[in-house]
Amino acid sequence: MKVLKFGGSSVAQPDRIRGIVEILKDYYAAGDHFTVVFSAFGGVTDNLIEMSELAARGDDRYGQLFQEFADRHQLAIGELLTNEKLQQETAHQMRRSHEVLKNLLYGIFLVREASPRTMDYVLSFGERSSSYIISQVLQQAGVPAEFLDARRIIKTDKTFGNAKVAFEKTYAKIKEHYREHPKVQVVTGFIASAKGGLTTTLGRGGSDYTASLLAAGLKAQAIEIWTDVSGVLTADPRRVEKAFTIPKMTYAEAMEMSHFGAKVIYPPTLMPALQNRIPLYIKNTFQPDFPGTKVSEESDPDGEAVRGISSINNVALCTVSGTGMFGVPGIAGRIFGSLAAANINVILITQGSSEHAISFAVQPSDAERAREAVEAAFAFEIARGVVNAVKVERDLSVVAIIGENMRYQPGIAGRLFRALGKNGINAVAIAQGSSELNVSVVISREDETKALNALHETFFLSDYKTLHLFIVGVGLIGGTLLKQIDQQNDYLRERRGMELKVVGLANSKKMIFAPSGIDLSRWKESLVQSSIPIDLAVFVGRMRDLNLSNSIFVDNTADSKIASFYETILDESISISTPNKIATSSGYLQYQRLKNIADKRGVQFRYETNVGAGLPVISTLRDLIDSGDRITKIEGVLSGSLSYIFNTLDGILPFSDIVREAREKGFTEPDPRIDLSGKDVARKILILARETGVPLNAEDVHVNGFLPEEAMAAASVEDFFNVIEDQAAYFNELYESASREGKVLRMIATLDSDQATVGVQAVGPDNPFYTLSGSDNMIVFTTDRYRVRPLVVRGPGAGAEVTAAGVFAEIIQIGSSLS
Ligand SMILES: NC(=O)C1=CN([C@@H]2O[C@H](COP(=O)(O)OP(=O)(O)OC[C@H]3O[C@@H](n4cnc5c(N)ncnc54)[C@H](O)[C@@H]3O)[C@@H](O)[C@H]2O)C=CC1
Ligand SMILES: N[C@@H](CC=O)C(=O)O
Ligand code: NA
Repeated sequence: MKVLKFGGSSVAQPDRIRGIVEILKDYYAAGDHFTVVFSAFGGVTDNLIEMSELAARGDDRYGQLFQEFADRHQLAIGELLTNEKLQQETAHQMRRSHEVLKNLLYGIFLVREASPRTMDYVLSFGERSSSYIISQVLQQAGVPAEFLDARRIIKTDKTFGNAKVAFEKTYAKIKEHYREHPKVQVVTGFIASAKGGLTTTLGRGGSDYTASLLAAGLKAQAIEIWTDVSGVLTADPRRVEKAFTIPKMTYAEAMEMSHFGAKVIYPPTLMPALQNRIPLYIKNTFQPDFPGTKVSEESDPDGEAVRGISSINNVALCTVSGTGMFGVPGIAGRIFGSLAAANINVILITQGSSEHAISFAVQPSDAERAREAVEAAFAFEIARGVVNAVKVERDLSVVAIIGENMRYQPGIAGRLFRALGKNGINAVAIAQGSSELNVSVVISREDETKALNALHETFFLSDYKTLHLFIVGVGLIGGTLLKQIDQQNDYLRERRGMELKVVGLANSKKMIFAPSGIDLSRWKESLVQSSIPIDLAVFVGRMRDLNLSNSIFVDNTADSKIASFYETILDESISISTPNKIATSSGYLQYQRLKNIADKRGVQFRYETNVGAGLPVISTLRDLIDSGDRITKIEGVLSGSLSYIFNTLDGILPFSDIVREAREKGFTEPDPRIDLSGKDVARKILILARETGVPLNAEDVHVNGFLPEEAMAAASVEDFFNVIEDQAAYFNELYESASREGKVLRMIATLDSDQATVGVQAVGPDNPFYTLSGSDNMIVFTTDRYRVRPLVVRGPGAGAEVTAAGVFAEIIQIGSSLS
C-alpha cells in the first residue's frame, strides 16, 4: 500500500487535475494498492478564511466570495466530468453541500463571530469539495474510487485550528475502515473530528499529516508527496539558479532543511511515518517520471558531506555580554529560561569561547520582547554594570549548510569560511548545531543570495562555477576579449566547470548591466541602445549593490581615472585583472597599497599583460622569487610596437608609415607617443623592478630616448605624425648608421640591482636581442640559479589576440582561486 498526497498547487486548475488522474490511472493499471489524499483546490482555504472574516465583520461582500467559491467547483465539475450521469450527481451533491456552507456563513454574519470551532467547520468544505469531485473524476476514468471524509477516521482532541491526534484510536479506525473498503479511498486532507463529531483541523502542513497518519495506520510501504517542484533542491532555486534535486536524504536532514526555511515538506507532520520508518518521496506533478527526492532513514556515508544549503532571510541577533558572565554558572539557563517564559522561539545560539558573550537569533518581530525579557532577568547585574544592556542587531540572515556526513569530513567549516571570505562576506556569528547536522552563519541580509551561491559552488562541485565579470573599455583589447569569451564559454563550462558571465559593460560613453549575463553576440548594439551614461562611480556602486558571487573587474582602458577606482573596488572584495599599466606604474605607495588591500580582502589584483602582453613575464618572475631564487639582472626588449618598427625599418619605407602600421596592427598604446618616447618601456621595467622588490618610482628610471626634441614636444598625435614625417631623414640615418656596422636597433631596458635604464642601442649578431623579429619581446632573467645561462621568455609582446588572451587566462586563474 502507498499513500499519495497532492497539495493545493497541484489541484489549482482542471487541466492539472487531469494530469493527476493520468498519474493515478497508471498506478491503478500497474496493480498498485494506493490511497490518495487531497488538499483543497489552490487558494480555496484562503478564500474560505476571507469570506468568514467578512461575514464576521457584518460585511455582506462575503456572499460574493461564496458565490465565486461555489462557481469554481461547479465549473471544475463541468470541465472534468463528461459522463452526464456522474456530472449531474456530482453537481447536485456539491450544491447541497455548499448550501450548508452558505447557511453557515449567514449564521456567522448574523452573530458576527467566527470562533476557531466554527472556522474549522468552514474550512472543511475546501478539502471535502476537492476530494469528492476528484473521486468522481477517477471513477469516470475507470479507477474504482471512493470518497472518504477523514473525519470518519482521524480522531483528535478539541484544540480547534491545531488539533492533537488521538493516535491509537485513529490507527484503529483507519485499519478498520480500509479493511472494509477495498476500493481506492480518496481522502480529505487536513480535517479530522473530535468527540461528538465536531470538525477539527490539523494545523500547518495538515494534509501531509493526514498522509502520514494514514501511512502509519496502514503500515504503508511509502508515502508520495506530489507537489509542483522536483523534490527537495540543494538550495532555493529562486536564489540559486544552479540548485538541483537532492536524490536522497535522511529524515533528520529534511527536518534541518525545513528548520532553515526550505518549504517543500514540513517534517513534524511526518513524525508518524518516520517512527514507522516509512520512506517518503517528493515528486513533481509536472514531471511524473522524474524520481524526485527520497527521504528515509538510510544514510549514505559515502555521499557528499553537504546535502543542502538553506537560509532564513530575516533575523535579529541579540547579544548578552559583560564581565559578570565569565565563569558564572547558570547564565545560559537564565537567558533561555526568560526567553522561553516569554514564548520566544530561538533560531540559533552561539557563545564566544571567552564566555563573555552569548548571542542568539530570533525573528525580528520578537527582538524587542527578547531584549526586554533578558534585561528583566538580569536587571540586578545590569544595574551593577557587570552585564551590559542587550545589543540587538537587525537586517541579518542565517545561512546554513546541512548534511549528516559533515561530521565525518574534516575541513568543511574551513571551506565554508573561505568561500564567504573570498566573496567579502563577513560572518557576524557562527553556530554549529549540536547534532552536527548543520553549520550556520549569521551574515548581513544583503549578502544572503551571494552567500548561498558561493556556498553552492563550493560544496556542489558537480556543477559549474559562474564568474561575474564587470568590463570597462571595449576597444581593441576589450573587444577582442569579449569575442574570445563568447567563443570559449561552452568549452569552459563543459571542460573546466566554469562559466563567464559579463554582467556589467562600459565604453567611454555608456554602460549596461544584466545580472543574468549580457548577450555577447550583440554587446555593441546593447551599448549603443543603453540610456545610462558612463560614470565609473555609478558603475562601481552597481557592482557593489548587485553583490554577485565571484565578481571580477576588468579594466581594458589606458585611463588613469579608471585606475583611481581600483582601491575602492578591491576594498569591496572584487578581484581585478587589467592590461592597463597606470596603477602599477604610478606612485610606489599606491602600488603597494593596492596589493595590501587585495591581500587583506583575500582577492586578487592581477596585471600579467602589463609586461610582454600575453607572455608569462610577471608570473615567471614571481615563481622565481617565491621559490627562493634571487634576481641579479633583468634585461629586455619590452616594446612590441618598437620591436615591430625597428624590425620593419629598411631605409626605404618612411618611418612615419611604419609607425602608422604598428598602430593599425594594434601594437601601440592608444597614444603612440607613449611607446616611441620610451615611456611605455620605462613603465614596464619599473613594474618588473617593483615585482622584484626594488621600490622604484618613475623618475628613478633613466630613459635615453631617440626621438628628436620637436617630436617629443608635439602637442597632439596628429602633430606628432606630422613631425616624424618631416624628420624622415633623421630616422633613416639612425637606421643606416646601425646597418652600416651590420647591426640592428633595439630599445633595451635593464634592471641591474636597483638601477633601471632604458635606451636605444644598435646591436650586432652576437647580441641575443639581434634575432628578434615582428613584434617580439624578449626578457632575460639572470638569477642565482640561472646564472650562467639566463632564463628567457620570448615571443610576440603586443597585439589584440595575444593580449586579450592573457587577460582571459588571468580571469580564469582568478576564478579558480575563488570560492
Ligand atoms: N595593444 C596591446 O598590444 C596591449 C595593450 N595593453 C593595454 O591595454 C589597454 C587597452 O589597449 P587597447 O585596447 O589597445 O586600446 P584602445 O584605445 O583600443 O581601447 C581602450 C578603450 O577604452 C575606452 N576608454 C577610455 N577611457 C575610458 C573610460 N573612462 N571609461 C570607459 N572606457 C574608456 C576607450 O574609448 C577605448 O575604446 C591599454 O591600457 C594598453 O596599455 C597592454 C598590453 C598590450
Ligand atoms: N604598446 C605596447 C603594448 C603592450 O603593452 C607595446 O608596444 O609593447
Ligand atoms: Na605578460
